[in-house]
Amino acid sequence: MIYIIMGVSGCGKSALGAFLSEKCIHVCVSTNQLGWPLHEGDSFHPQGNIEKMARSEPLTDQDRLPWLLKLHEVIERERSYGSDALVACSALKRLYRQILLHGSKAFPSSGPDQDGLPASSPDVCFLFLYGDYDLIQQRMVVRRGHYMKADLLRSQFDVLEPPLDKENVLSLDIRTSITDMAMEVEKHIVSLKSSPRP
Ligand SMILES: Nc1ncnc2c1ncn2[C@@H]1O[C@H](COP(=O)(O)OP(=O)(O)O)[C@@H](O)[C@H]1O
Ligand SMILES: O=C(O)[C@H](O)[C@@H](O)[C@H](O)[C@H](O)COP(=O)(O)O
Repeated sequence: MIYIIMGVSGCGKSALGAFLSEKCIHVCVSTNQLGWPLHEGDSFHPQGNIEKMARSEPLTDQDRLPWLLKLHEVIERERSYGSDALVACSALKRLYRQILLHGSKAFPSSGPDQDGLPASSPDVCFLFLYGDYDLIQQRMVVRRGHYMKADLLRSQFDVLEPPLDKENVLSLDIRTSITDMAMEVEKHIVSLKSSPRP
């Protein structure tokens, strides 16, 4: 299973991803793995995108496309191995999530096929971290050592299209602790393992 941890900047993607990867998942699932690999979306941005965000300029669709395509490759690689993995990526718009799942086939210019793409993949689940502007803004203001400052948060909310149920999503309330959110994810994993897909 691939879990894509998504939501606006500062919602806790990296914190939850690190916790799940290092501490939790290997305890609850009886595989031989020592935790699931975490692919941190920030590490896949072209340098120009990082510099732009550090100047407090929001990214455009055009800026995000190469980044999303790289993450799509990462996801495809993990899926081809049949591996379990975590990906932390804001995935703000429905189109971005379609690119993560389907690559360039999801581009609007791909013609009529694009409309027929499935909204979800059975082995990919989005973990949507949701919370209100004020709480996330407070957390971003005290976060240290990150290029993304709180003044871009409004633009992140402006762009956000919350995922629909049909996109295969588990929504998590960020007012709860990382430990509690991780327990929700564990329950989800256990329920999947105990009811195998047809
Ligand atoms: N559930 C939570 N409770 C309290 N603090 C949190 C929680 N989730 C994240 N944080 C803190 O909020 C800040 C932003 O989280 P971070 O993981 O960097 O978000 P993102 O990766 O989505 O930008 C960090 O300082 C992190 O420690
Ligand atoms: O699509 C975007 O505008 C960016 O990818 C953004 O959403 C992302 O969140 C940044 O990389 C900041 O990193 P954090 O999310 O870790 O703050």
